Amino acid sequence: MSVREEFDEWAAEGRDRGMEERHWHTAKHALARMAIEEGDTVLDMGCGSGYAARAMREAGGAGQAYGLDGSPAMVRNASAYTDDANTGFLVGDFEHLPFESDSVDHVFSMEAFYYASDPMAALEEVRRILRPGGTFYCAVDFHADNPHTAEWTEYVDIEMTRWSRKEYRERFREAGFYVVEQDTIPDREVEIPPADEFPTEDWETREAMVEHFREHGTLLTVGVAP
Ligand SMILES: C[S@@+](CC[C@H](N)C(=O)[O-])C[C@H]1O[C@@H](n2cnc3c(N)ncnc32)[C@H](O)[C@@H]1O
Repeated sequence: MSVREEFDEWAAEGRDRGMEERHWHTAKHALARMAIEEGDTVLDMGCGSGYAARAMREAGGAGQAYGLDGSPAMVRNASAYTDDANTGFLVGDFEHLPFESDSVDHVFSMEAFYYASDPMAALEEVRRILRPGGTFYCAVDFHADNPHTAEWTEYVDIEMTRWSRKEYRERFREAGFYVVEQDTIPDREVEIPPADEFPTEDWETREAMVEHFREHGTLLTVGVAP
């Protein structure tokens, strides 16, 4: 299945808002760390409902925010959730970002990067469009150091890249970034039931659920363009 087919279905079922609710638990902490300055141009890569682009404009003070997604239905939904003239959503592909070189101050991406069919090409594209000193805040829950994500590939019919923390750092450097931060942001908001309610539909044991959300949470890798 293509990214477009898979995520058009998700958008039609309203799952864009569900992802926003869940991902906001950790995405808001990553977004709060970004040094966005008034008037900056920012991009949310794989924007889904577009919450991060809206937040970078409203709370971050960006002058122009874009959200890019390969699913036209996601882009339609995201556009409908704002009437801000300086927040725009467009259909596009991570490997061919429709932006001039050296034209964007900061790029953010949450739970999307690993769907790139060619992740190195996607990283090089981000590097190309960033101005010198621009940053790429790449947040993922799905990575090789979190064993609880190994089976996710069974639920999504798209090729997914499962790099380790170390591989994220190495690949960022190969694409020309300086890696200035790598951190784990725990999800402290998801409700974890008491031990006697396990197994649940999604979790065999309480320990596994705690480890996944409270310990692994979201892996954030931050690259700076030279
Ligand atoms: C799991 S969703 C996350 C959405 C949003 N960032 C969030 O945190 O809720 C991944 C999004 O990335 C988009 N996407 C995945 N691969 C893509 C690609 N190669 N090019 C453009 N968009 C892509 C999908 O269409 C989907 O909307």
